Amino acid sequence: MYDKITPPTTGEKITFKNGEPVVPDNPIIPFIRGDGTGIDIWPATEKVLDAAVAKAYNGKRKISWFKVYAGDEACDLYGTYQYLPQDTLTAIKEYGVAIKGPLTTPVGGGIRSLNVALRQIFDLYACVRPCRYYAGTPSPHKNPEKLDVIVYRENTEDIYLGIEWKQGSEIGDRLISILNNELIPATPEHGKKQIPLDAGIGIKPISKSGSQRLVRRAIKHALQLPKAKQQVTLVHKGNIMKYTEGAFRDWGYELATTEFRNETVTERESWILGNKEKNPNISLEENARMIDPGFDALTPEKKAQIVKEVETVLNSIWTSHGDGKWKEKIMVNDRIADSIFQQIQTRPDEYSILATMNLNGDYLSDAAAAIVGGLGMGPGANIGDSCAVFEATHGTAPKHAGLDKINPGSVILSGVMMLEYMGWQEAADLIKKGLGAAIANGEVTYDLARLIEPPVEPLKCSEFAEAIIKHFG
Ligand SMILES: NC(=O)C1=CN([C@@H]2O[C@H](COP(=O)(O)OP(=O)(O)OC[C@H]3O[C@@H](n4cnc5c(N)ncnc54)[C@H](OP(=O)(O)O)[C@@H]3O)[C@@H](O)[C@H]2O)C=CC1
Ligand SMILES: O=C(O)CCC(=O)C(=O)O
Ligand SMILES: [Mg+2]
Repeated sequence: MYDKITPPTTGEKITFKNGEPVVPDNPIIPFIRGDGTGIDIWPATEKVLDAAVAKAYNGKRKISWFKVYAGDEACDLYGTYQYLPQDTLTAIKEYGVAIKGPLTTPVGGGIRSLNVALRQIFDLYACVRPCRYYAGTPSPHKNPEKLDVIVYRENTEDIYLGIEWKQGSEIGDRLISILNNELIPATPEHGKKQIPLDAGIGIKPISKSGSQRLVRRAIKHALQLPKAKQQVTLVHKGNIMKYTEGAFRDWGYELATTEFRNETVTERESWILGNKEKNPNISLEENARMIDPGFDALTPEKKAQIVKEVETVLNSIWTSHGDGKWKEKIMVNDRIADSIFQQIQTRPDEYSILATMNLNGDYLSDAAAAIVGGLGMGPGANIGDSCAVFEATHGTAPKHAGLDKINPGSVILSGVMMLEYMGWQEAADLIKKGLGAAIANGEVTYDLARLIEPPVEPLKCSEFAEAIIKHFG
C-alpha cells in the first residue's frame, strides 16, 4: 500500500461518524515535520504531546506517531520534485487526523502551495485559528488579554487558490481578450472598464455552498462558547466586491436566519427588536429611521424596502426573539474587512468568532496572533467532514531554521487543538496549564523574551518544551 513508509505496528485508525472523529485509545496519527524551523519545532511538539498524554492517562492512552513526508524532506526521500508524495496522501486519508509543521512556498514562480493543496485535496474547508492571551505574554498592545477571538477562515476557495494566468501567457491573453471584447461590454454595470493588456489574471470563486458550510461550522462552534462569546462576525469587503465578498455576507446571514433561526439574531434584527422594546408604540417608519441613520436621504423605494424589512422582522420573530429574548441568542453581525483590522485592536473584547473568506482570514489570523504575542503563539486547524490536519498559523521562518531557537508554542497549541478535537481534554488542559505557567514565569523563547521588560534570557526551543512539561504540575 505504501511505497517508502511503514505505519507503526501498534495503534488503530481514527474513524469518522457524522463528521465527528471516533478515537481509539491508541490512535495512529501521521505527522509531517515541515520545512525550515519544522526541524526544531516538531521534536519539541512531539515531546510535549507525548508527556501530556502519558501524564493525563497513566499509559491508558497513547499516540502512535506515523512519520509521513512533504516538502524538502519528501524530495530527499522520494526524489526531485516529489514534494507531496502519494504515500503521504494515502496515510492522511486512511488515518483521518494529522498534524504538520510549516511547508515552504516560493514567491512568484515555482511550486504552488503544498499547504493549500492539502486543504483542497482533503476538503478541509474550515481553517480555525484561535487567538487568545496567555497571562504574562509580552505584547505591543496595552490590553492583549481583551482579545479572545477565533478566526474561522474558508479554506478551499477565493483568489487564494491561485487559479491565475501569467502576464503575457497565451491563455491569459485570450482570457483578457474575451473579457474586454465580449463579457465586460455585455455587462452594462461595468461601463467602459477594460483590463490592461499587460495584466496577469487571477480568479476569485466564492460559492454559496462553500460560504455556508463555513458559516455553519462557525455558528455551531459559537453555540459551544460561554454566553458572552456567542457571536459570529461575517468579515468581508462586500462594498467593493459585491458578488463575491458581499455574497459571502448575504449567504452567511441567510444561513443564520434559516438553519439556525431559533438560535441566532442578526445585529440589525436586534436593533429593530430593541427599538420596539424601548417604545412599544413605535411606528414601522420611525423604527426604520432608527436602524438606518441616512434614512431621510434615501429614495422612496429604498425607504419602503427598509420599512418592509422592519415589518418582516417584527412579524416573523417578535414572538420568538422579542421582549429581550434575543439577548440569549447568538449574535450574527458583519464588518468590512479593513475596518475589522482596526476593530480587533481598538475594541478587541467586542469580537468572538470572525468568519472570513480565505485571503482575508490569512491576513487577519496573523494580525490577531500579533496582538497576543506573535506568530509563535498562533495555533490552527484545518477541518473537514472526514479529515482534519492541524498546523500553526505561521510559516517556515527560514532564517531561524536549525538553531533550536524558534517558539514551538504555535505547533504545540495546534496539538492542543488536536487533542481537544479527539476529546482528550485532560491532556490538552495539562499543556495549556504548563505553557501558561512557563510564560508567566518568564521561561520563554527569544520572540517573547525580547518583548519582556526587564529583558529575560531566552530559552531554546527544546528548553521551552521542557519548561512546559515541568509546569504540568
Ligand atoms: N501553513 C504553512 O505551512 C505556512 C507556510 N508559509 C511559508 O513559510 C515560508 C516563510 O514565510 P514568511 O513570510 O517568512 O513567514 P513566517 O510565518 O514563516 O515567518 C515570519 C516571521 O514571523 C515570526 N515567526 C514565525 N514563526 C514563528 C515562531 N514559531 N516563533 C516565533 N516567531 C515566529 C518570525 O519573526 P522574527 O524573525 O521577527 O522573530 C519570522 O521571521 C514561505 O515559503 C511561506 O509560503 C507561510 C505561512 C503558513
Ligand atoms: O501555503 C503557504 O505557503 C502560505 C499559507 C499561509 O500563509 C496560511 O495558510 O496562513
Ligand atoms: Mg498565512
